[in-house]
Amino acid sequence: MEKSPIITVENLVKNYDKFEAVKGISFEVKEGEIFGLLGPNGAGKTTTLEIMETLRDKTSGKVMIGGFDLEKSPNDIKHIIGVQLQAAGYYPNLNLTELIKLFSGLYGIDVNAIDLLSKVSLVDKAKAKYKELSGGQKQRFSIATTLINKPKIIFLDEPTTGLDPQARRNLWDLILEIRSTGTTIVLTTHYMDEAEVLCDRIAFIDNGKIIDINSPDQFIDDLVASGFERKKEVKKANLEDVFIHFTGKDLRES
Ligand SMILES: Nc1ncnc2c1ncn2[C@@H]1O[C@H](COP(=O)(O)OP(=O)(O)OP(=O)(O)O)[C@@H](O)[C@H]1O
Repeated sequence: MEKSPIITVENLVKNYDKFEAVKGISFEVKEGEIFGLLGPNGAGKTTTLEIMETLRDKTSGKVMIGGFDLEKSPNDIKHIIGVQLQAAGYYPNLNLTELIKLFSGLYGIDVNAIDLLSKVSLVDKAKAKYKELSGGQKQRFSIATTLINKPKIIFLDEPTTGLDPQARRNLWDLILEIRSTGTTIVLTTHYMDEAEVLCDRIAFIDNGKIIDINSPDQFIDDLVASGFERKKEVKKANLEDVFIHFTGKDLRES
């Protein structure tokens, strides 16, 4: 059965003064899928994501999230979405447990911090401060904060940028695990291998416009069917495989 859309974006436009960053894009995100926004730097991905997250005003267009109209009911939308908080919001003197208590207080709910930290394998860092975490741990904590209000949809902006291969794979597992509980995920990434592993469907954006939307498999099959061939025979392994072969799959950050 075709899944129903949980997000509908119609003719979304965002202008920064005279500059048109998003030029009338339309797409749907289906319930329970991982939907990727891919495109070059400056394409308009973060702008689009932040409009859906209610963090940025749109210029025009219609956005419906979980049945709520962004224009009329932004507060209802805030209740059903999970947003990665900016690192600047992580008060330096509080440890991870205290930060979770603080954030859950903002939502007016009571959350078991240890349960939440265990979901992202950070129980042993419960008393550590954010600045004391490695890059991968910071990303995992940031994803944990999106889950505080048990959201239907979470938004992840470049969740694995700057991480080593083990930490990236570990985050992929975490993202797939979150999806397996029924949560819809919208993410941006510059890593095509990541998009191929994680995304059910992808929208390619360039210059503020959507070029095409499809599943990774279908995009690749269509390109091959059009006669495209890689110039060089691809080896059966790449340098990342060598890295993992030498250093194993275990996380190295604790
Ligand atoms: N607050 C702002 N004021 C003016 N222009 C902005 C603002 N935020 C973004 N832009 C511009 O809008 C365009 C789209 O930016 P956006 O951050 O959405 O792109 P992106 O696809 O997320 O890029 P990246 O991959 O580099 O993160 C860029 O040209 C950017 O310079």
